Amino acid sequence: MSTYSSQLHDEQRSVDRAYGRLDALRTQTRSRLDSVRAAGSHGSPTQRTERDSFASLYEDRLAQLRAVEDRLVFGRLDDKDGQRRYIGRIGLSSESHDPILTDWRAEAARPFYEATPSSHGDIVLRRHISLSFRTVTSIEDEVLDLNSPEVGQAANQGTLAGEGALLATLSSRRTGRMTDIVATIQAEQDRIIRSDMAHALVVQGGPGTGKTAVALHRAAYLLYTHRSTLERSGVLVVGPSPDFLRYIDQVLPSLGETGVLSRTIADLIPGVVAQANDRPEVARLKGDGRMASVIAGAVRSRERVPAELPTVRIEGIAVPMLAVDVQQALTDARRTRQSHNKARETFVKSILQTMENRYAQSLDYTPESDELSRVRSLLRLSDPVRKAINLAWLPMRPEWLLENLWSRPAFLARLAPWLSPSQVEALTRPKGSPLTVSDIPLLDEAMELLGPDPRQAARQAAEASQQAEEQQFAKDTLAQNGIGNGLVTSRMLLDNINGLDSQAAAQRAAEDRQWAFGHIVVDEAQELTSMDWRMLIRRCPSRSFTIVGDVAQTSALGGTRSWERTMNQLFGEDGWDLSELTIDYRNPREVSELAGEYARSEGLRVSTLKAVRTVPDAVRRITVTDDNGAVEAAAQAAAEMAGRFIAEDGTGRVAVIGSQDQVAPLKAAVGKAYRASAGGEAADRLAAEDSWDRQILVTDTRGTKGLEFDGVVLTDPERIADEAPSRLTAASDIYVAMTRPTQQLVIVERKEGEER
Ligand SMILES: Nc1ncnc2c1ncn2[C@@H]1O[C@H](COP(=O)(O)OP(=O)(O)OP(=O)(O)O)[C@@H](O)[C@H]1O
Repeated sequence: MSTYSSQLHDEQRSVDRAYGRLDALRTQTRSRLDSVRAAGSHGSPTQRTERDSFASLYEDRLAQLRAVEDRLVFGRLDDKDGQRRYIGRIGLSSESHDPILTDWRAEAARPFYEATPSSHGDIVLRRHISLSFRTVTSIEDEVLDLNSPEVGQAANQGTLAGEGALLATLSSRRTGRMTDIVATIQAEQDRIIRSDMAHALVVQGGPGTGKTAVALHRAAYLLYTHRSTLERSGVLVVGPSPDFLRYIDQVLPSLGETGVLSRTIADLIPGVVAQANDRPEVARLKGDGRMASVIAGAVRSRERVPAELPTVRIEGIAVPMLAVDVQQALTDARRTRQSHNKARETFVKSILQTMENRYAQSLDYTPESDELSRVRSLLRLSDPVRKAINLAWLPMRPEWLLENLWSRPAFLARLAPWLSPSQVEALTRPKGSPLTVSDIPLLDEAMELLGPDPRQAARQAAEASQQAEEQQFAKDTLAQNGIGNGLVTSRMLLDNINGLDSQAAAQRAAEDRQWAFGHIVVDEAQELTSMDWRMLIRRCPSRSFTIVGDVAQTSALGGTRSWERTMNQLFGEDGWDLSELTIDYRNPREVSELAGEYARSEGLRVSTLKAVRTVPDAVRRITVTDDNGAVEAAAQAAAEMAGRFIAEDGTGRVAVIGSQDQVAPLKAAVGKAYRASAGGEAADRLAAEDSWDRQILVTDTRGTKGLEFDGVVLTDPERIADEAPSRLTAASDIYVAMTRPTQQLVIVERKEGEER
């Protein structure tokens, strides 16, 4: 056996040991789950609740143990004393507590990602282990201590290599789902992943630098290191679109973390669905931070002294509602600093009390309490009084408030004097129009100021008291039973009973608009408007954020083109840190450089990037003379690329990106060209794929944000630019489109009078 094969053989034994332990833990958990389930519904309610909690804990644990199957072990660290430490997806130890595998997030695993020949502590060698299913297929060593005897050994064994594991991953065909990068996290990425949670952290990086990957691994790392806090409060991941969230949704589970909630801005309010998008200019206006005062003004406009006030006759006595009394009641209510709907209770109480006093003052005797309470009831039931109270302090639903704002231009203009008449007109829409994505943060603002409607508040109070009872019950159960068996701690059981484990927390957070998350990860953060940020900050009072984005890729007119300006406003100058990623892992060097040059020439602020790979013929240009020619050429190029990159096993992705108005003709032409080149069967198979999982995706630039493909056909960039609302946005959109491919970019350009 060659030395390399004997090394493979040795590593196989270690890998088998780790999988053996994983299997044993699965069997153990499975049998505990079975025995809990076998007990069925017998026993006292206490025993049943306890059993249910154990069952769901074992189910969660089993799901976690299953999720880490793929590439369970991927690394090894050797120190100068000859000690070896295997690095993997989770931590494992033997029954006698000997370490088998170190969790990649543990401090002891840090050198696997960060050690360099100039700074390696007592680690002398780092080994990358590649697996196919459970079989070791290759090993690669990086010797960190050049003076160590292992240099020679590694060279002799043929395992001395540099970036093989990384390059192999980067060149692999895309599947439409992002995978974790746990085996190949690079040092600059690792430092960000492991950085402190206290501050808001902004990660700026050009396309393909791994911002999304880093943000997700950081979420997993924070959950590991701050489990007790974050599991209860939850982690929220905010992404730009449902397609994007689907693209990343396997990453955290593959790292053993299933309890993270992911949402777009549009679906952050439980039970509210935005059905439309505003035009870019309207979205910008709605995202303007000054809209917060507009909403506050709209609420405030319903707290006023009505022009006409009633005088009612109670038991023959005229009782007036005076302006001065209403004014006093308004002051009393506002002084409570409660939300509008809640503070209304104080307003009503105050004005009725004053009217009752006015009644009593007009008598020539001191009334009994019976008489006064009758008067109060009569006042409360009086139609004119009720009407005046509503005019003075109207209870409101937030949807109504927004509808009212957009359907009454004069009202809007009064509340937002900074809007020009044409802007007011652009914002105006008839009552009954569908809610838009840009309405959501404004609706959230209104919800915050208005508070829940009183009936909903009463329901919540009832639920809270029930939860308190259950908590006590759980504590009693634990005290009586002295639980703890290695797999499940008493803390976990208590949390589970109270719905505080990570999955339950995520579920409850999803249903509760006022949930305070322990940490929020924001991807494509450059797209968020001031109003979006206000909504997110309300959801994380501790301001613990990981914010990743690229100010050169901003499409939204109201988005960010300078982190400094936006972040200083949100967190204060000392409240946030900036880190930068500089290596492009996605694009071939030729594509990365071309895109960078283009972006710079258009005046975008691009990060300096270094791409790690070169791919021959990574850029191809096709010139055509008219629109039809562009569509046809793009379709041919896409069909040709599909032949090279698309496999029947579902791997391989090609995107055809064009202007919005060309998407439909492009779809038809691509379908036809692919049928002609690959045959009816292949074309039918592709046509049957779910819309979000298409192997050949035809879309506009926005539809590819954050995603990547093996090949990209960029169709008629000039036409894409013509559609954009501003020159800078056009440049960003084209820059985004150019930087999607991992293998090849084809640009179809239209030039009058030129043929291809
Ligand atoms: N250390 C790494 N090891 C392996 N693959 C990596 C690594 N870092 C990044 N990648 C891969 O590079 C690609 C780009 O990463 P990612 O999508 O996170 O970049 P991004 O900075 O968010 O890009 P964009 O700005 O275009 O959204 C992904 O396929 C990712 O898995």
